This record gives sequence, structure tokens and C-alpha cells, in this order.
Amino acid sequence: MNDQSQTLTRGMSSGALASNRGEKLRLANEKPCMEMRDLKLFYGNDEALKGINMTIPKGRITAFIGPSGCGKSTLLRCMNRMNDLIDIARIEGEVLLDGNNIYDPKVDVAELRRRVGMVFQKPNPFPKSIYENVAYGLRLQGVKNRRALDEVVEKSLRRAALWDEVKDRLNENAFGLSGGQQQRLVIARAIAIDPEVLLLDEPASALDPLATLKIEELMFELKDDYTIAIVTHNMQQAARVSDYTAFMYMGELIEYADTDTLFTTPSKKQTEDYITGRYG
Ligand SMILES: Nc1ncnc2c1ncn2[C@@H]1O[C@H](COP(=O)(O)OP(=O)(O)OP(=O)(O)O)[C@@H](O)[C@H]1O
Repeated sequence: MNDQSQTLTRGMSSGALASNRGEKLRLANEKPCMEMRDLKLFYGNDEALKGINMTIPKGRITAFIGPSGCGKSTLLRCMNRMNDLIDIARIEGEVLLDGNNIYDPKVDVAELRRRVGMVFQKPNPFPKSIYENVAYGLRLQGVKNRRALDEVVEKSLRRAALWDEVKDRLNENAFGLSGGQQQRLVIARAIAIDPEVLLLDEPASALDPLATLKIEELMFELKDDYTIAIVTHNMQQAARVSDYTAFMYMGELIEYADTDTLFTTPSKKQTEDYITGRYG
């Protein structure tokens, strides 16, 4: 590794790279949660994902990094079939959740998206009260009992580190919250329906540094209960929050390793060039 890269990774390691809590992580020792098998995605004739093979480990945070347009969001969207909503998108290969192909025609896509929740770059609360935003998924499932709803709303808001800030204004419109609070509300809404996986597509890129820090702390808290996959443009963020990092380039998975290894001793020159800021 060259001097520049050592400087960058040393700079990041203060407080960063601590996400492993001293454990030496190895993908081979992890329990799989989701697996991509020779996954290809075409937008019309353009191949945006070129045969991705990887396993997302259970109960860990996996970050996707890479230059703009390399396919990070496309790959994330494949993990809960959000690409189904894009007419020109066509998939080949398999994505397994707990060993079952989520693209099997028998799969109930609404149930899949309950199990694999997604949070986007721009907070997207519904034009409803804070309470109703969190209760939304449960109401869709037919839950009417007020006490049951109250319990889940409080639990989810606590889990999303938002309860103390909103407990006295649950009936106010969610649009009155700050951007960072809205993003935590959206996370509370995702958690309320008890997912197994949370997909976060640049969840902090529209937020200020303090709100970003809160989201990062929250991810750390949540990973005991959920498997998290996050797309980020911010390499320091990937280094700070994730256990594993995948580097993508032009639709290919170039390197995938525990975050410590990927940022300190990458095995591919392309990865090193990217993390040292030579391109991207
Ligand atoms: N709905 C779409 N229709 C057609 N092409 C698309 C669509 N979405 C993405 N693409 C193309 O697929 C490729 C991968 O895009 P994607 O958004 O997945 O990359 P990304 O790595 O997430 O980029 P960024 O970091 O800029 O968000 C790009 O060439 C993009 O132009």
C-alpha cells in the first residue's frame, strides 16, 4: 500500500474501523442472510450488474461503495425486488433470502418487502402524523387494537432513537420534523413491521453531520437485531459503520472483504485506487 492510502486509512481508523469491536471478522465464519448467485440485471440492452456472486451475512452491516453509476443502488434494489417497478429492468440469476430464491414466481412480493425493508436517500414520511407513519404497516396488516398499535409505535420510535424527541407530539404532522428526524421516523416505520433485513440507500447523504452521526449510531444499535446493507458514497462512513465492505466498479463486484481488510490492505489495485481517491 502506498503512503497516500496509509494516510487515508490511518485517518479513518480513529474511532472508525472500530465497528468490529475487536473481533476478527471473516466472511467464511458468518451465517448467510442473503446470497446473490450470478446476478445480472439489464436495463433494456445495458447490463448494469454483470454476474454478482456474494453473501450478505446475518446480523452484520455490509456497505457498498464505488463510483457513481457502478450499480450499487441497482444491486440493493434487487434485494427486495424494487427493480420490479422498473419496466425495462430484467434479471438473471438468483437472490436468496434464508436459502429461498426471492425471484421465484410463487414469492409474495409484499411479504418479501415486509421482511426486507428499504430506506432511501431522501426521507419520505407519509403526509400523516408521526404516530400514523409508524403505525402504517400494522394498519395495512389489519391491526386495529389501539393498545397493540401504541406499543409497537413506542417500541419502534425508541428503537430508532426518536422517542424522546417526539413523544409529546405524536399527533403532529411528520413533515414538521427535521430531515434527520424524518429519516429516523422512516427507519421506525420500517422496523415497526418487524423486518429481517434493512436496505439503506445513502440514508444520510441529505443530512447534516450531526444528523448523520445519529443515523450511524442508530445503525450500530440496530445491527444486533437486523441484517443491514447500506449504499454510501462516503468512504469514511463505510469504514466507520460497516463490518464488511463491497467495492463495485462498472457493474462488477471487484472486492468484498471485512471492512478493516478492504480499507487497510485491499487485494485489488482498483480498490486501492478508489479508496485513495485516484478516481470516482
Ligand atoms: N431506471 C433506470 N433505467 C435505466 N438505467 C438505469 C436506471 N437506474 C439506473 N440505471 C443505470 O444503471 C447503472 C447503475 O446505476 P445505479 O444507480 O445502480 O448506480 P449507483 O452506483 O447506485 O450510482 P450512484 O452512486 O450515482 O447512485 C447506471 O449506468 C445508471 O445510469
